[in-house]
Amino acid sequence: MAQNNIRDPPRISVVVRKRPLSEREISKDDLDIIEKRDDTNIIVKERKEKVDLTRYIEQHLFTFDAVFNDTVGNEQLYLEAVQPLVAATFEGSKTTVFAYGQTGSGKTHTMMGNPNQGINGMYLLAAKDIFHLLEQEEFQCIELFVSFYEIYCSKLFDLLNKRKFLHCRADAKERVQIQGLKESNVTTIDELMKIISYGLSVRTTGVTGANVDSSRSHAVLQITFKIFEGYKGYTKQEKKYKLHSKMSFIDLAGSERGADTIDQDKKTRIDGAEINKSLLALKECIRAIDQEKKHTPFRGSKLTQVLKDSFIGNCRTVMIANVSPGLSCSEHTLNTLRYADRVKELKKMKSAPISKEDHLAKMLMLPRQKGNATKIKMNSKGEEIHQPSAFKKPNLHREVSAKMPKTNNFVEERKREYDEDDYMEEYEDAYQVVAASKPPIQEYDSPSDEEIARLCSNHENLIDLILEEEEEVTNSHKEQIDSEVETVKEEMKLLYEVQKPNSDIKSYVETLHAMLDQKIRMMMDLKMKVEQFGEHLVEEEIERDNLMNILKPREQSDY
Ligand SMILES: Nc1ncnc2c1ncn2[C@@H]1O[C@H](COP(=O)(O)OP(=O)(O)OP(=O)(O)O)[C@@H](O)[C@H]1O
Repeated sequence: MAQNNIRDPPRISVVVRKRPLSEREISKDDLDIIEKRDDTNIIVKERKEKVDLTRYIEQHLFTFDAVFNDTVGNEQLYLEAVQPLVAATFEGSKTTVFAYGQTGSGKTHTMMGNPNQGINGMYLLAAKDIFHLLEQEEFQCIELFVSFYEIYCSKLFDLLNKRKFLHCRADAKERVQIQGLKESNVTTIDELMKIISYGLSVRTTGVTGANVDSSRSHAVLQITFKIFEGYKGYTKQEKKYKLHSKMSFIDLAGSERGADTIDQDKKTRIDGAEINKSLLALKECIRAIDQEKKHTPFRGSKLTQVLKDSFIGNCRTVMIANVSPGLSCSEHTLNTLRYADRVKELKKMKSAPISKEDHLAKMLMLPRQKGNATKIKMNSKGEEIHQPSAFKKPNLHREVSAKMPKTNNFVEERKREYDEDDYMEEYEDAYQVVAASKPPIQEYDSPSDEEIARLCSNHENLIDLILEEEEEVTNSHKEQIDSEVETVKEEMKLLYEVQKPNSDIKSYVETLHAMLDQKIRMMMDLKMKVEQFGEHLVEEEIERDNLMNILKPREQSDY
């Protein structure tokens, strides 16, 4: 990856970094469940239990642009993933490095390093290269300006100016301006690193005392490259600059925070919903950019609004997904990888060539990682029992679901899919049926190239629709929850009023009736959307299976 990227870094790349088990985790006998398969593949071995208490392992395979094991240091990660972006910034690109992952997964270690242990992070490693390049003749006209701010609950706070609350507005050209953001001119590595350390200390300890847990906010460090063009006036000696490029480092809120939505505490719930919204918006924007769509939904969140100028035109982005290796973190690890995979697989879908084999590869990288999971039985000691490959879940499972009658009841269908109790038996029986009924490959009547192109295009359209529906369903769901909260308040008020002496009971009945009607309407609307979405998910699996059945024999006969 390193050599290719240095010459021509991809527009968007997603890499995964696994941290080692900590001493605390080792002392608690936490298990390392993450295995790097090769340079681009990583496996998560999730432990599960059936209702009859039989334990088994579900293996999830993910593919990324690069996978860095726990033995890889910051220097190597920097060389392969970030240094190409430094070079691109000097060439005029706007570049962005995201660190993503759950709390404790290594985002700070990656970005800031561990100065006490002499470990340099991406900030310092990039700064060294930047200042080294600035010494070169051709770049001497460039000056650097640094700003550092935090986005918490859709609000911006300046980390270099006592967490001052900042307003951001779009100018006439729809460019987002952050008013009053402090920008410091830096001329040495020392100056830059001192500013970063200061900003980080403000972020974690807070100056006002009203600070938040740092993992609930996104921290945006921007280094702006400006070309010095002279002085505006002789008397004031005010300098004139032209923007050359910008490099942004973004430490995203802990990925687990978006899942805090059912927390008891209202503030935590709102934070969680806000983080979810911004991470979803970020994913959608990256997807739109990667697919070169005409419209990029920057307005989806404050994070994407302020990053807009780093995402348009000549830009390069790398997302470093950090994962903790322990069994105790498996759920969050899977969520991090699924999110990163969505960013990545969407990119692949666009950039993949359109050969038949690539359509097959594309289909294997669909949004739902369910298709990439395999089950391994465990014995009573918790050791893996390896099954013959013919009985591994994914392909067969899809064979089974393709054979299942399609009902309108999505919940029932999902329940059936996930009913682990009778899964293996049903699955093995079904395998016999499927295996017996499947025509031998050589007798396969292969459809024409046009027909395959048509099926692939239908399948791609269906995926686009699913992605749109996913956003619509989650948005409607959120709206419905918000509205429910409001209705509950109104209902309580209504109840309180009716319990007063001489209250108007008729008006109570009418109001309650109207409220219930509205609730039912909203729920029905959401239910219909969810059902339709669910049907499309099932439809997509069937279409994908059909395509795989068509493409697989072709692929085999081609080689
Ligand atoms: N690649 C690594 N090699 C060695 N130690 C690591 C690595 N990554 C993280 N650690 C250690 O793991 C611990 C947690 O890492 P870190 O503080 O960077 O997590 P984080 O994702 O920034 O958490 P938070 O979101 O809570 O700030 C730290 O003690 C850190 O030194």
